[in-house]
Amino acid sequence: MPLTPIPLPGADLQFDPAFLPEAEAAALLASLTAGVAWEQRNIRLFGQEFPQPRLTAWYGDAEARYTYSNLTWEPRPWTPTLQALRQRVEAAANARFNSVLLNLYRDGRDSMGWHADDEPELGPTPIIASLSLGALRRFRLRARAGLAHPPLSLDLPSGSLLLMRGATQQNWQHALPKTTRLLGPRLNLTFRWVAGQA
Ligand SMILES: O=C(O)CCC(=O)C(=O)O
Ligand SMILES: [Fe+2]
Repeated sequence: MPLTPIPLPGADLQFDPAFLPEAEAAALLASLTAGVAWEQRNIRLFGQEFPQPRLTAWYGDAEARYTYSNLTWEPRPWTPTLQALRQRVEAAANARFNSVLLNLYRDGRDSMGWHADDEPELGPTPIIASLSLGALRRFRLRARAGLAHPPLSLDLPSGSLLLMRGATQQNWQHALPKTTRLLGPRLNLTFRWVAGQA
């Protein structure tokens, strides 16, 4: 299916609910769950260390070093599977990506809190391509200060691709809340362009 705009003021969202066929998404979920170097990193919040409520991994070109939630990420080199996915996502998004952040939500208790992907190394108007595999989870967007608009919920099925572009990160935050529904794992890949650092 093609990418289709989701209208939202101050944002630029494009969504394809069926970017990958179901069977391919399921096979990728299995191979990436087994083959990726997952870590549970700590996050520092208000001077205290907490384990992140999900597993993560960072792959990319060598210069795509990234600081995120006070953690510095050295990318691991692309695997053939991730490299092939990058090329397909680049073609669909009509954009280039030098890195991918992978998040594994092991069940409904794993989550991602409210944030915007607005780190300086992403630039003021980043293009972020988010590919979802596995259990359907609800993605939430809420307006940042200065924009009065109700939040948006978007269910992200396995094989779906969501692009966030333009001023989206400046005007909106997003999150992946916990759920009490009994769900299997969900794996999310966000392809990004990170400006190189010395
Ligand atoms: O898992 C998701 O859909 C969101 C991931 C996300 O926001 C991020 O990696 O910055
Ligand atoms: Fe994000």
